[in-house]
Amino acid sequence: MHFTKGHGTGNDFVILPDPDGRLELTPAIVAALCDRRRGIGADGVLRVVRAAKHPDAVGYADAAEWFMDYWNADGSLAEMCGNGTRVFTRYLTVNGLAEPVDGTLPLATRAGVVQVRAGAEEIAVDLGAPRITGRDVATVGGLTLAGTAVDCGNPHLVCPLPNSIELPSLDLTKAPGFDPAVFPTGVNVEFVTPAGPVEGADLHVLMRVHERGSGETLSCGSGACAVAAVALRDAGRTAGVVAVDVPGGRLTVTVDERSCWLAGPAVLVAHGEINLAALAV
Ligand SMILES: N[C@@H](CCC[C@H](N)C(=O)O)C(=O)O
Repeated sequence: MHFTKGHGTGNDFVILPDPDGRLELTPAIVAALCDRRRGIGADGVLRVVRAAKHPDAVGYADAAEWFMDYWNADGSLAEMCGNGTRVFTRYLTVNGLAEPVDGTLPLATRAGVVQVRAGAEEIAVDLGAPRITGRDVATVGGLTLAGTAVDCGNPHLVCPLPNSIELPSLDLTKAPGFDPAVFPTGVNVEFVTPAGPVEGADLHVLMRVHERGSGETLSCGSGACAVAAVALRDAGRTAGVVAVDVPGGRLTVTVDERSCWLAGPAVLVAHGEINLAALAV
């Protein structure tokens, strides 16, 4: 099976081309592919399939040719992956599978159709305006932190840290606790601190994330959008540009009442053949 490896600010993916939806992808195969010792290693898998050929996307086939079939490293499915959409688009354009029209390209995801803009360095995606849905607390290493629940197509809990706690000190080797009644399908938890001014941005924050189904990752695009929405709200704004620094680099999020553009690098680093039968499934 042919594969490509790519990442967006260190959030890395195995990309599997399957245009006609013939591959029998299972949670066990995905988890084995993402295994960093016995497989290729990644935070998730992006299967590249025509929307018309996948049951979860056939309803979008009139609006988008390609469906990002996203899987977390543990083999679970997720509705959205912001960095995934950007890396997926890099794969489509590099391989001549899609051409933006008037600068934008529609892409089907489980959370609906998103619009992507592809540049030579950066790729930006509009995930739509994040919806702030309520509050919850996260528990991490004996700390209880208040947070804001945000829907970016997938669920997030954004926890600003009190001044007394330093971002690097958090132990994210274990999943933070949360209320399953608030997040019945699990949640991605972001921890945030403010940072100094950055040219071109209204706000600047530092973020770490523990992703549902993947553990701590170097970056989460939808998480950056959730964090930007909360940072703007807390600053009394409904729109603006937020620079979100994650362990893997910088994402720039531009929010208004209707849209949330997530921009950053998207890089393909390797391609090759994987013997699926040899994986530890
Ligand atoms: N890293 C992604 C989010 C991937 C899905 C997430 N783990 C979930 O289960 O919702 C991003 O860049 O948005």
